[in-house]
Amino acid sequence: MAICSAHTITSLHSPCTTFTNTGFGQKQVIFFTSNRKGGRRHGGARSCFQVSCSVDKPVVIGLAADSGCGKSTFMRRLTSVFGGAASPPKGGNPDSNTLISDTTTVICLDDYHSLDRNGRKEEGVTALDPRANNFDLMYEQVKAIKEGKAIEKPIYNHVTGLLDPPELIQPPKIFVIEGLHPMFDERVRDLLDFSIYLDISDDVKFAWKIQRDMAERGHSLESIKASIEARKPDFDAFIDPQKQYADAVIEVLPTQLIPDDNEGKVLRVKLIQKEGVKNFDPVYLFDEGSSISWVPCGRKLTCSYPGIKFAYGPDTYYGHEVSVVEMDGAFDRLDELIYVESHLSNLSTKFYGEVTQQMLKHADFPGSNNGTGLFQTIIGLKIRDLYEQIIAERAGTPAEAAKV
Ligand SMILES: Nc1ncnc2c1ncn2[C@@H]1O[C@H](COP(=O)(O)OP(=O)(O)OP(=O)(O)O)[C@@H](O)[C@H]1O
Ligand SMILES: O=C(CO)[C@H](O)[C@H](O)COP(=O)(O)O
Repeated sequence: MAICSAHTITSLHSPCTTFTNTGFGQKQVIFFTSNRKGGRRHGGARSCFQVSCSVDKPVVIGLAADSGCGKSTFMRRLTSVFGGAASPPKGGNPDSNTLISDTTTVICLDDYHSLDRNGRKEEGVTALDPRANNFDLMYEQVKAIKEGKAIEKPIYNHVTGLLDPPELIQPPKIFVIEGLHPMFDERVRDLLDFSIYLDISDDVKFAWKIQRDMAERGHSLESIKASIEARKPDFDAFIDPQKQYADAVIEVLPTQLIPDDNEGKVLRVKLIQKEGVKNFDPVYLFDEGSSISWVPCGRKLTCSYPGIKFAYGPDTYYGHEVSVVEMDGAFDRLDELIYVESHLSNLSTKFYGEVTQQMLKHADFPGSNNGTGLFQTIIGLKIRDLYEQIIAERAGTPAEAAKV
């Protein structure tokens, strides 16, 4: 959103010139004519309008997770909350990892790999190892974007395994950095207005990876197992510890509703929300601060075996106070989610039923029938709310005025 003011000036240009300084966060100055012919005459000069707009600097969001843990799916849900679809930069590298929509630009931090696929092989390091990534450049570029400046960001090409020539990224309203290390480097971490970690337990990660890499990429079961094992030490050392810094964690675990379940089809998902984060009011179930266990199955919610169980309550997470909403099980009928939604508060929806509407809109996305989709959608709404609050605060106006 831009805050603009207009006043009449006289110009010796004939007709009044029109130009836009597109630098985000700077004064944007537009001259335009006061009538079709180019302004009224004032003794040889023309009367034109000058419009000055101070354009907001981007809000920066970090999303961390291992490969194949649902980052892209989450990003599609987030972009959808703002309306409009996201697509790669127009006319650019077809293998770009960037997704741009009207409001958001999502970049993938794989683009800051300093070693390409061969380089990593030669050095004997994985992509998760900080030595394979350029954190100085990542910091400089995220900082530049946050200051409203465009950047020439490198591209890591996942098809060729090479580093391609850079692409131009303009500062958007919301800039999302997603990937392995958004919270690893303290300098980058400090630039984030909000951070999320997708914490997928090993069993579930394995099931998802098998499903995708065997079905879509033709990998064998053995090679998938070997790749997960090879990444595990670096994952534990460099990726997993970032969850302690996240403002929200979506933790995905095997169900507790089926004793000794090893199919991994039914999931228990926790939304861990840090207390005291600026512009973020955690979602709660029934009664804020209480500890609650709720089985919503019955007349208003259809549940087949093994049913659905919700829980809510305060907890501590890496020494921080958090509140946790948990869902175990899967929805049979997504339209009935409205019943659950009506018992959740602080959802930051703009109208009754918005969570259910978003979930129905993307019923074909992975996780739409369980807590992964539900909590990703809720975090998407919370990010919209956070953005509106930050923009309103900067403009010194009530949050209502900054609604997107
Ligand atoms: N909530 C979910 N429920 C079930 N399966 C899921 C869920 N999220 C993701 N998956 C599975 O994991 C795969 C990877 O998801 P996605 O592409 O969103 O992850 P990613 O983190 O962006 O992966 P990468 O970093 O490798 O590109 C999907 O194809 C799907 O099979
Ligand atoms: O962990 C990853 C993040 O997506 C990738 O494995 C890493 O970026 C290397 O990519 P590739 O396997 O295509 O060389």
